[in-house]
Parts: sequence; structure tokens; C-alpha cells
Amino acid sequence: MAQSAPLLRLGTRGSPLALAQANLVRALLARVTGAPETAFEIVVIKTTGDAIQDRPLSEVGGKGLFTKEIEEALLSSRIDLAVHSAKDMPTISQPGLLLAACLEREDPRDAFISLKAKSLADLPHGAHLGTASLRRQALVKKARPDLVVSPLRGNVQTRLRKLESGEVDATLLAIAGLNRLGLAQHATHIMPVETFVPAVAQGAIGIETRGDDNRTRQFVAQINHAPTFIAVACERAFLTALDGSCKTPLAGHATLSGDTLHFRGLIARPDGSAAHDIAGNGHIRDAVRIGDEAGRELKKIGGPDFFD
Ligand SMILES: NCc1[nH]cc(CCC(=O)O)c1CC(=O)O
Repeated sequence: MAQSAPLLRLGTRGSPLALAQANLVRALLARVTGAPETAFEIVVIKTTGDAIQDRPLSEVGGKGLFTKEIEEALLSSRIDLAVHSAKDMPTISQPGLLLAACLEREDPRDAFISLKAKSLADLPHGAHLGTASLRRQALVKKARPDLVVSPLRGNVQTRLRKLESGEVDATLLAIAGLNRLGLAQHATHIMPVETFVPAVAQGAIGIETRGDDNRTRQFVAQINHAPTFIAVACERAFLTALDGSCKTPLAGHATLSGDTLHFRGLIARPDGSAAHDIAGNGHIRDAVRIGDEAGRELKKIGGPDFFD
């Protein structure tokens, strides 16, 4: 007998973290619909970002590298929804697509990982820290100008392996990814959000759909976590206001307490020599405006020279 058509086809990258995230979305969809998990087909799609291992992504074109091919599959209806790390999603969606939902955010913080030191402060003078993230590089250099920062690429497991083989003395990874992979025991120290502001949307899983696909949007609305969606909308508005200057290290993090949203944003130079931060508060209904205004304000404070 022919297999019945899936209720929904979920597109994802093939990395272990991406698959864990797609499986989480599938489990939640099965729970809210009462359908078996097998009714939700996971379609693995290779992206440009997966193929580039040798250069910092910021040089190749930054955001979008992990999403382009998946968005194409969405636009051509080969899949019904895409599961992304919301952090990797381009600020401006392709025409016809939108961020339809977010799952409840995991811990948004960065984990410091080292076999040689208990914390960033504890690393010996001149130690090597591996990260391909300009934000992490800038925040590290701000705290420890003596450290040597070099790119460290590959998926989470690859980076942990490179650390263990001594290629670098330390690295930083999102604790969310480690948690989802069951690898949190590798975290040596958790960086506080106050001094180590997370990347926009770090820890959140975003679900992208076609804007006109009401059927799929009704499904995913049932698994949306509204507080996360609101915080991510604020953070992404901040990123949009600072428009795609993907070579500028930038961080933005919103938290909610009741109906109040608190936002913290930061721009820095890659060498950590200059940084400007900003804070904003307001009603959650103004989430997008709070992020947008913080971004515009930082753009003004930084001046034109900051974004080259
Ligand atoms: N750019 C890679 C990426 N995209 C999302 C995560 C972690 C999971 C998340 O932030 O939700 C990671 C790895 C990392 O930064 O450690």
C-alpha cells in the first residue's frame, strides 16, 4: 500500500543540532495535533554554509548562508515549513516568506569551554581562543585584549573535537546548542548576559513558512511561544535598524517580565577597542519599536565610521 501523504514536510539542515531542533518541532506538532510523528516528514537540505569550512562566514556573506537553499525549497513548495536556529535567519525574509512562530527559547547565554582554564579571566596571558563569531571575538578582546582569537568553524561537535585536540585553548558556544545535543557537560563557565550580551535570537528556534500558506500557519501557530516570539521580534528589529552590517560585531537581547520588555543592545569593533551599548524598556506591544529605536540610536552613537 502506498504510504499516505505527510501532513507537513519540515525542511532542515542536516547537522546534528539542526536535526535535534527539527525533531523537537515534529514532536510538538504531533502533540498538538494528536497525529503520529511519522505524519511529519523531515526533509534534510544542504546549505551553502554547510559546505564552507575554511573561511569566516562574515567574509563569505554572513547571514543567509544557512538558510538560502531551505528558503528556496519553501518557495518552490518542496517543503511546508523550515526549522532554523532563529539566530541564523536573515533579518529581512525573502518576499513570500515569514517567520511564523518560535519555540520557547532555550538558555540564550554563551558557554566558555576550556580544558585549561576555569573562566575567560583565568586563561593564561596570550592564550588562543577559537571562534568565528565577530560578536564573541569583540567581547573576548574587550575583556582580554591579550588573547589571540582565531576562527574555529564546523558544527558543535567538530568544534569541541578541535578544542580537545589542542587546536585552541578555549572556545565559546551557545549553551542552547549544547543543551539540545546533550553536551552541556562540556561547558566550563556560563557567561553572564550583562557583560556577554547574546546574539540576536540566540537560543530560539524559528519556524518559517510561506506567507500565504494559511494551512501550515494554523498548524505552527499552535506551537508558537508568544513571549519568545515577542523577544525575537524586538531583537530582529534592532538588527534590521542596524541594517545588515554583518561585519560589525553586534549583540541584542530582550527579556520579558509580565507586560514589560527589557532590551539590551551592543555594537563593537572586532578588536574590542570600542563598544557602545544601549538599554530600552517598554510595553511588550511595542517590542518591534523598542528594538528599532535602540538600533537607530546605536547607529547614531557609533557614527558612519563604525560600520565599514
Ligand atoms: N551559527 C551557528 C549556530 N546557530 C545556532 C547555534 C546555537 C543554538 C542557538 O543559538 O539557538 C549555533 C552554534 C553556536 O553559536 O554555538
